Amino acid sequence: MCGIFGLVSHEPVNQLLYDGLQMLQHRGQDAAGIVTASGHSFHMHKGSGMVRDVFRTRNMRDLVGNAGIAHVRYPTAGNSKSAAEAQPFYVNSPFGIVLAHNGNLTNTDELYENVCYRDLRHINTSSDSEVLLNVFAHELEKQVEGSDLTVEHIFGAVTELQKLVRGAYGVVALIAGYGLVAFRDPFGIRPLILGKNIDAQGREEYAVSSESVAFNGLGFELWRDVAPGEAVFISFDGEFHSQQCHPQATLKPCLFEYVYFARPDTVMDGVSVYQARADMGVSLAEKVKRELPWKEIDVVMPIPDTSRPSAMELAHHLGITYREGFIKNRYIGRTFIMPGQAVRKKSVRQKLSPVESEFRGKNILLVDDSIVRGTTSLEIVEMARDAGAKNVYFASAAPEVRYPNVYGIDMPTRAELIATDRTVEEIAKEISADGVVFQDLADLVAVVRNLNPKIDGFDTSCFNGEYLTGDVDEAYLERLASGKISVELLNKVKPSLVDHSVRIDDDLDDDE
Ligand SMILES: O=P(O)(O)OC[C@H]1O[C@H](OP(=O)(O)OP(=O)(O)O)[C@H](O)[C@@H]1O
Ligand SMILES: NC(=O)CC[C@H](N)C(=O)O
Ligand SMILES: [Mg+2]
Repeated sequence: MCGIFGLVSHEPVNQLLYDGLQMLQHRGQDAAGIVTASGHSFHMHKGSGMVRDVFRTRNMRDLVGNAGIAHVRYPTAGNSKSAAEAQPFYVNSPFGIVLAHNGNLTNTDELYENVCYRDLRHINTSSDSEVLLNVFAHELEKQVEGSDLTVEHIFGAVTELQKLVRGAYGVVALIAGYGLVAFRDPFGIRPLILGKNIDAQGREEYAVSSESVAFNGLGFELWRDVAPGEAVFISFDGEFHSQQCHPQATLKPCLFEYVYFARPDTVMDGVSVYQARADMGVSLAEKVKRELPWKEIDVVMPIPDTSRPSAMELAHHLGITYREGFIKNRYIGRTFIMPGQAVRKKSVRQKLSPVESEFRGKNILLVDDSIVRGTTSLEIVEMARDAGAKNVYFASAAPEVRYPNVYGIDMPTRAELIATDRTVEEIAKEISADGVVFQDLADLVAVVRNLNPKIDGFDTSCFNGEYLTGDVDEAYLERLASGKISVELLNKVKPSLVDHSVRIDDDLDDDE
């Protein structure tokens, strides 16, 4: 789940973009990038790693200009290790355009075919986001047809793009010399939020972000969500325009954002993530009452970080003592979004360590926000037992994750999910817990919807296999599982283009 951020200000934005990205770091730890705009020029720096590692002072100095966009990457398509797939991406026609994308497209190969062979545009990586940028550029070119660029052209291009592109996308882009464009897919699967600020001279400044938390500390106020299917354009002199670009847009955000991805201090689509997680704890407590010997439980413990609000409210609701038995190493990132199972497994032990006295001789109920591959739960139950716990129960604030995610979460195969072909009892056995309870999907949906009844529904695909975009069938999932989707993409590139490809990541440096 990547994080995207954009700003149009009247002062230099480099430091603000950096600070905003730091606030979105939990959405992507693999790569980061910033592009600023001054006059008709872009200034870009991007590379692999965490925000603090990618940007040096000298890079920051080069990022001049009063507007810019930024990205942190959690790869879901293309090559996860390639620094060339760090975002934003750049094209030079019909205008200089840079784009940053959160989400994942489901018809990338079809779009790729058209972009390369019909529209004669070059795609240099296997990233779906680079394809998306080229679709946007091509549609913009068709709208403009050699005349001066207008707001109508931009909204026209997004309207046409939405007819062609399937999948999940929250986007921020800059058009050199003109302004910042942001748009969201017609279901609003990925979040996109607008912030506003009035500067010391009384002028309006705008921010666009995956999460409202990025506005905190930057002096911006949460203004509103970009609606599903909507596009906004903010000119570099600060004029704001917006238009609904999809006739059947409906708000069905990803439920997993509320479970795990977003920070608790974010409000997205009108729902406080913290409140949602706290309420998940209350409904989960009811299920614990029905299915576990809860009166024998001595202590409820969260698995830091994300499960904290749920665990706390669950404990409160059951009247059981809440204790923090696992201490999180603050220098280790999120394990679920790390690339590769070996590093994830190793990192759980580095990240969480038990306070032994909290476990000895006690019946413990561990609470996590979700059990996906089981990497965390497997290690944690063992650690609790080693620390002397009597019985160890486990409660998950999310239901069993049984289906791949194709909209921006890296869960491409059923084989890697612990709930695949296992009953709840078998999952308990697998993680050596004395009992496991999962939240019911209907309860999870009710909890989040209660906080904003205007939400039409949710993307619940990883829980029930219902894919909103209607184009994901068994054959698609099989191709995804075998890794063929991006391989096929690469194989289509003409050999001559591969051999002579000109990388756009020239400014990536690994020195100093
Ligand atoms: O079953 P798994 O495959 O292990 O995935 C689920 C776990 O991964 C996440 O934690 P993570 O360490 O990523 O981040 P957190 O500190 O925000 O909880 C999530 O909160 C669960 O603890
Ligand atoms: N998680 C995301 O939003 C990923 C964006 C894009 N699909 C990439 O892999 O870079
Ligand atoms: Mg966790």
